[in-house]
Amino acid sequence: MTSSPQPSQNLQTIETLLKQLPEHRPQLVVLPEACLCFGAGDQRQRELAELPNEGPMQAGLAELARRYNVWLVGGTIPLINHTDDNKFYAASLVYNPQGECVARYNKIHLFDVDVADNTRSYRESSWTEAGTEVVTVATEFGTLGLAVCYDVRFPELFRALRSAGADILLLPSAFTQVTGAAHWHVLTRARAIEQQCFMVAAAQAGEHENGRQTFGHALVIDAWGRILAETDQTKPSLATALVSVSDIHKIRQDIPVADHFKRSNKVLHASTERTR
Ligand SMILES: O=C(O)CNC(=O)[C@H](CS)NC(=O)CCC(=O)C(=O)O
Repeated sequence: MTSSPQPSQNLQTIETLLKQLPEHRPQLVVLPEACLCFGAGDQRQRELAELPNEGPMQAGLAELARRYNVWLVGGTIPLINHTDDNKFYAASLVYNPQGECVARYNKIHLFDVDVADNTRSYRESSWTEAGTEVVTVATEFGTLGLAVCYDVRFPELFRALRSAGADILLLPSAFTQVTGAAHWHVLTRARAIEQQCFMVAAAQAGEHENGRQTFGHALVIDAWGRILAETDQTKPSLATALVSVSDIHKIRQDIPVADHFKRSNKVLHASTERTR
C-alpha cells in the first residue's frame, strides 16, 4: 500500500485488495505498518489514536475481516497509552474471520535512526511508546509470531517468538527506500531461515503525501528462505502464496537449531559473564 493520512480512504484501498483475493479459505491477510494512517504527522496520529476495541479504525478492520471471511492483521494503528498522552502505541492487531480482535502486539524496537534520504532523521520514540511483550497467537494455520518493521533487525525477538511456538512470523512494515534496497530481502529471509518459520512481510511502497519514500516488495517467505511471493509494484497490490505449515516440520527435524540453541545458550551466557 501507499497509505495516505486518511483512514477511510485506506480502508477503501484495503477493501479493493480483499476483493481480489483468491477464493481459498482459510486465509490470512497481513497489511503494512501504519496501513490506516501514514505520513500524517504525530499530532494527527495522536488525535486519531483509539482505545482498545473502540473507534472507527478498529471497527473498519473488524468489519473487513468478517465481510471477506479472512484472518486480518491490521499492520499498526495508533492506540491510546494511558501513562503518557504524548505517546501512542504502534499496535498490530489480529482479527479472526468473525471480526474479533484476538491479539495485540505493540512495536518494541522504535526507529530512532538517521537515513540518507529526504527525511534524514527518524525519531519514532518521540511519539511512540515502546511495547514490552512478545506476542504469539494460535490459529488454524499454526502459531503466528508478531513483529513490526524495524524489529526485523533484532534477532533476539524472533528467537523469543520461536521459543514461544511461532510457525509464521508476521512483519507489517514501512521500510525506507534506502535501507530497504540494501537490507529488506536479506533481513526477512535471515529471520525465516534462522527461526525456521514462514515470514509474511507486508510493506508500504512508493511516495507518500508527506514526501516519504518507502521500499515496498511485500514478501511471503518459507522456512527454507525461499521467496514464495513478492509484489514489486508501487500501486496497492497483493503478494499471495498457498502454504502448508506442515512443511516446516522436516526442516526443523533435519536442522534442530532450537535444541542446539538450548545447548549453546548456556555456554554463551557463561562465557559473556566471565569476560565482563
Ligand atoms: O511513522 C509511521 O507513520 C509509520 N512507521 C514507520 O514508518 C516506522 C517508524 S518511522 N518505520 C520503520 O520502522 C522503518 C524501519 C526501516 O526502514 C529499517 O529498519 O531500515
